[in-house]
Amino acid sequence: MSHSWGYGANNGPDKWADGFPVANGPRQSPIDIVPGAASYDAGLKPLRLKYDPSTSLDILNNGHSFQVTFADDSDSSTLTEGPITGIYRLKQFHFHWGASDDKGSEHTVAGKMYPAELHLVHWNTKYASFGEAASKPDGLAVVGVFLQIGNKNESLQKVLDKFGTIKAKGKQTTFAGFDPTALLPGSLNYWTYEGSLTTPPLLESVTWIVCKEPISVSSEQMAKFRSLLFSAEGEPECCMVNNYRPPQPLKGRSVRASFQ
Ligand SMILES: Cc1cc(=S)c(O)co1
Ligand SMILES: [Zn+2]
Repeated sequence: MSHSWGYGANNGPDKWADGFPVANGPRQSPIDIVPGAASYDAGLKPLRLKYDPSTSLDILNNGHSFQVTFADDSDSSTLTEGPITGIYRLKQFHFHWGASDDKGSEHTVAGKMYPAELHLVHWNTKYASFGEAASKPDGLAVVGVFLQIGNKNESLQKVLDKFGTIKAKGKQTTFAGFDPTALLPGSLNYWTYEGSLTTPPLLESVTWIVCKEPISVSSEQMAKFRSLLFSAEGEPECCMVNNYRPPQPLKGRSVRASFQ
């Protein structure tokens, strides 16, 4: 029986190609972003993110990360403009982080790793659902935001305050009235490239939009991320840390910048 994927020595990123051959595909994520090699594209529009707090539903420990899920049965919370055409609906956001403050992000910037990275996942409404969109080359758009150690992030704290109820894999609780706009940096300058999900099934359906400006997180708050568990209740406890995939080969792709 094939054991499920994870981030351990036996089921981590170096093993994912066994079950998911696309892991060695032409447009895999994350990547190392080299600012000097990115090409400024004056045709790139500013990101237009319109989020309705009433669409936030719940917060879940899915055994790989924790995610906040949104109602996506209407165009209440959407991403438009930027590098994409059409309307993409917010489905969920989640994070990737390290066991210590010196690592944890998935994308890197000229080799620099941040302690964590936020992913806001949106799907193209030209398709009927997230599931259908996820298998299309223009199906998803993920906004990535780096976290860097600094002042306590009060908006993030609202999410962290729920961790006591979702410590183990499979735990879920309501999480209403949260506005993800509060987790965005002041500047929405971004890099963009064509890539993939960074977890299995690693589908090559993501237009990546990585913000240049990080948001702050305190070291104490990062410690709180690491209090979550990969393991379910009743299983030997395994701390949820280092749930990040390292950068993948660019394979000829270009990275565009929305700023000079
Ligand atoms: C849909 C989805 C996207 C990303 S980036 C992830 O890590 C998990 O699931
Ligand atoms: Zn992710």
